[in-house]
Amino acid sequence: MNILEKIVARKKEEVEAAKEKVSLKQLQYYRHYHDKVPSFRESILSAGSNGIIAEFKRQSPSKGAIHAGATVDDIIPGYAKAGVSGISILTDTDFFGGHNNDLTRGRDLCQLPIIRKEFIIDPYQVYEAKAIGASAILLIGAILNRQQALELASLANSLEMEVLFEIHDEAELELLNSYIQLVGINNRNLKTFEVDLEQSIRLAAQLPGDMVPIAESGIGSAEAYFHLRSAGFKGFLMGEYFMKEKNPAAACQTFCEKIKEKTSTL
Ligand SMILES: O=P(O)(O)OC[C@@H](O)[C@@H](O)c1c[nH]c2ccccc12
Repeated sequence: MNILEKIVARKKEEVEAAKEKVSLKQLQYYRHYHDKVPSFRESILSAGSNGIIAEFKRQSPSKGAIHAGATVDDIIPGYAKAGVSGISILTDTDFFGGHNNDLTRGRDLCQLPIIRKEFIIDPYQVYEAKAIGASAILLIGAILNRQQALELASLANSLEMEVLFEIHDEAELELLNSYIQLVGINNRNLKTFEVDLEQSIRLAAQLPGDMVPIAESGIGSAEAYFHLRSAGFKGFLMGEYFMKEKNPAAACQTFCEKIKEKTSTL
């Protein structure tokens, strides 16, 4: 089994256990279930937006510990103050050290749209995303078929959440549907962990025009950011580059300032 297959196998068990613990009906009584949440599409496309989606991630299968013990309280308000366009919060516990509570807390700490970074394979998890306060869900092409992609994305839209659909190769373009607002092109191959910006740029050129292209992973310099931006990407999902620092919010602030400075001289 590769890592992705391992994560999905574990996720199936987790979802079954969660359904036993909290019913779908109970989820609808969660505080955030009826929240009106801010839109990623609007935030990213608004004038002057830098398109940066800053991620909260304590660890990952490829890197191990990135920032063990990090708290949302210490980091999310600083990300927001730095002027990013949105936030991504990992909720997977076993492989990424995240929790649903991290997202709920994040929702209370800022006004920005927040994406639930999770391995979604079951409609239950979409309802859960709504209950914990997500603006958008991540759907990963590599673990879904066309039918699942359609069912999960349309459910998200019906709950007034947007969908960030992650693809990695040309074959996965076939999975896109009209319930998808944002397409994430993962620069990192989730099976081998290799990062390749040029492959993402080639793939972005083939996206339907109404979907907002987001570059994901391995972005670690202003040069990489501007290279992707000039290739047409509107959003930039960045995790490790900030999280690996002792003070991720300060790193984010420095990066945003650098981008702003260089943007004004473009
Ligand atoms: O930390 P990075 O290299 O900046 O990457 C962030 C984000 O793209 C990455 O965490 C990610 C992309 N797709 C995922 C799917 C599941 C979990 C995590 C991810």
